[in-house]
Amino acid sequence: MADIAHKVHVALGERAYDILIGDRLLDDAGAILAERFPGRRFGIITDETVAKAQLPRLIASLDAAGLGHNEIVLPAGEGTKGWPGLQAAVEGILAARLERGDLVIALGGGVIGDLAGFAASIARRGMDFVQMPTSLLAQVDSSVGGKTGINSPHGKNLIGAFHQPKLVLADLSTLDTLAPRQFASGYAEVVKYGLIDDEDFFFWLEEKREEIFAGGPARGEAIARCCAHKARVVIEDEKELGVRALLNLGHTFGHALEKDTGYSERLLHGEGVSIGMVLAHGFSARLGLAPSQDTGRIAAHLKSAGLPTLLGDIEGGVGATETLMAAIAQDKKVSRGALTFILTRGIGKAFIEKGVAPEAVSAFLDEMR
Ligand SMILES: NC(=O)c1ccc[n+]([C@@H]2O[C@H](COP(=O)([O-])OP(=O)(O)OC[C@H]3O[C@@H](n4cnc5c(N)ncnc54)[C@H](O)[C@@H]3O)[C@@H](O)[C@H]2O)c1
Ligand SMILES: O=C(O)C(=O)C[C@@H](O)[C@H](O)[C@H](O)COP(=O)(O)O
Ligand SMILES: [Zn+2]
Repeated sequence: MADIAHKVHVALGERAYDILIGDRLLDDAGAILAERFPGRRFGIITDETVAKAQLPRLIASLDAAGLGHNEIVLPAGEGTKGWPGLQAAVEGILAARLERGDLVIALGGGVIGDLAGFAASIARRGMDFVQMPTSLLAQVDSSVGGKTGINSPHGKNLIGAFHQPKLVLADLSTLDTLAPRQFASGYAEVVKYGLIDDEDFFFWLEEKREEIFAGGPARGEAIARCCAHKARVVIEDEKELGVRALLNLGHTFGHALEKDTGYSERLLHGEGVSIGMVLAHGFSARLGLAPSQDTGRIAAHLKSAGLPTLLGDIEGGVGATETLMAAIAQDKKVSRGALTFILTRGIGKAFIEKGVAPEAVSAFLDEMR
């Protein structure tokens, strides 16, 4: 059996589950699943890139454990996280004759995790699913917490459901085949945890970034710390009625930028979050809430990781401020027409601000061009 280096428990009562993190866990997935879900069949949803890089390992492991499985392979990339991708996933589950008691496996990055989780939540009125995250972003963020869904032309993640996985199995060795740009994109969400309420973690990341990118021991430690952080928040506020909104730091701007760039390779999710976090800190400084040198320090760190930090860093530029404001108006945190932003008093001091004036946001975006 491979070594389970870290185990985080998400204590959600009858929806509780474990996050197992370790090297080469995919090769033991069959044995782990056979023990936890005896007699079940599995529908693996993945994308074409991950199918080439990692799927054979999972299949070999399921075969060795004598577990029945079917594969549903979708195109890679954010464009798949929409209605046609959802339809393909659900119809694939039904075509494979998976029963309500069987399980869906999401093998891939956040796109596959969000899409397969949502498909599992609606196929046969709800099936169980297991997250097997293979990107850094998915291992530190999207595989945990049960937010599943797809994008709409109206905005990011506007269609979906809260549906917790039964297990998260994060194999660190899968990151060996991840493209450097995708690794950096996931790193933005790692930095986010420090910026929310853990300045020590941010300072530790400043020291350990190179080791994390090089695949040293700090990588597994960083992933486990992020999962533990997210688990704490999700246990406290599963449905985002309060503190969970802090995990949205940088996302109100970031999601508007992703919509503006057509959910395309021009701007990856983590890249949008990177620019969004710098904007959220800059906007807080502009309002006199946070020291402006923190914005510079955060931007320098994200830049050192190869991430974009300015609107001007987006290839092909961005749309008009009014277009971005229209996207922001569709944010799920909007309540009775009022904007909610995650603002900050500095590194590790984020807070939820309701009723932010749209004119202030729009004037700030104009300045940032
Ligand atoms: N549900 C949540 O809580 C949550 C949290 C954060 C982000 N998200 C969502 O996650 C998505 C972004 O996730 P992502 O960055 O993982 O993108 P992704 O799923 O598109 O994966 C990135 C790219 O890397 C490839 N890839 C993944 N693992 C690989 C591996 N091991 N080897 C080789 N290639 C690999 C994929 O094929 C894809 O091309 C966005 O849609 C975002 O909205 C959801
Ligand atoms: O889990 C959460 O809660 C998050 O906000 C995590 C984010 O990193 C993630 O991008 C999430 O999908 C955003 O959720 P949304 O509700 O703003 O669509
Ligand atoms: Zn995110």
